[in-house]
Amino acid sequence: MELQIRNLSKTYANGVVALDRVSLSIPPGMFGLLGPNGAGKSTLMRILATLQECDSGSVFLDDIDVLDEKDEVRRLLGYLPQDFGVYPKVTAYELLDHFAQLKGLAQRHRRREVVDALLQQTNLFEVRNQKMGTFSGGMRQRFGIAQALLGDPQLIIVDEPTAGLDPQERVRFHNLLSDIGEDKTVILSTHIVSDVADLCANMAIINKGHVLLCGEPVRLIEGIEGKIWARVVGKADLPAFQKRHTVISTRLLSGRTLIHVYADRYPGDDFEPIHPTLEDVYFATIAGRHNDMAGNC
Ligand SMILES: Nc1ncnc2c1ncn2[C@@H]1O[C@H](COP(=O)(O)OP(=O)(O)OP(=O)(O)O)[C@@H](O)[C@H]1O
Repeated sequence: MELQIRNLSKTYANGVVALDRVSLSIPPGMFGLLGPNGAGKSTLMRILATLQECDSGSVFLDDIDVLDEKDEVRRLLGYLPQDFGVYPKVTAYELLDHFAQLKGLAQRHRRREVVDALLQQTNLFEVRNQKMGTFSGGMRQRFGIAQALLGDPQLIIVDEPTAGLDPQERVRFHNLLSDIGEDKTVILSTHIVSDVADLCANMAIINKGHVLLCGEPVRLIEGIEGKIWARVVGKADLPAFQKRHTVISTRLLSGRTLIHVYADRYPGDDFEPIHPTLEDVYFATIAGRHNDMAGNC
């Protein structure tokens, strides 16, 4: 199913503008919504998940009016919130079985089939009789996906799912999401660029309530080819470089500082041209250097 978001705005009672006329087209497959903390991602995810009201704008899931036909959307939706809490004293099986009942799976036998299948799919079947309180962060997140998949949803929203996972669990989680993303619309909200680079066929970058850029990651990377330059600098020299150049990122490398700058042509100062990555796209965009494509979203 395809999601069409048009001119969505939300201002909180304290005056914070969380979303300012956000427009996005989200096709089937994995869609990455990338932005720093406070960008407005969770606000957008909660509105799409029918848990929060917006001030103005429209959202359609195919021809369903998401802002109006909430029950219809909830039947098609799976949601893993940012702060997914679990009951520590119950087992994974009991809790998923409980969620399945809430989803309306009344028939015991059928429910058992569904719950077992989801525990298998998320690689939790072996530990299904363990109490949730003993689960690692990665296991909890996989359980979060299992509950989000109850009822065979067509639209799946996952908010910051890999924060705090170790590298092995992240890979597992990525594999799980990419299997699901093959035939569903999956929105992955994150501030981790590599999550999007690894998984998403389409993406958008938002900051301060605005969509700054959207498109296919490979095309967006092509769009800044020839404009990213790198060199190592001494720590003490960094402020001078920041003054003379548009430094989009700094990273420690064996105790020295590697900087990337954005420049349409050779910026001097012995910089080397590099092939950009999605991180360069992200940092250049957040730095306000690269946001001329938001009109196509
Ligand atoms: N209930 C609220 N009342 C007032 N301001 C809020 C509320 N919820 C969020 N905000 C503010 O709205 C802005 C967007 O927050 P939101 O949580 O949507 O961003 P985010 O991109 O999901 O960031 P994070 O990754 O930190 O959750 C922030 O400035 C935040 O402080």
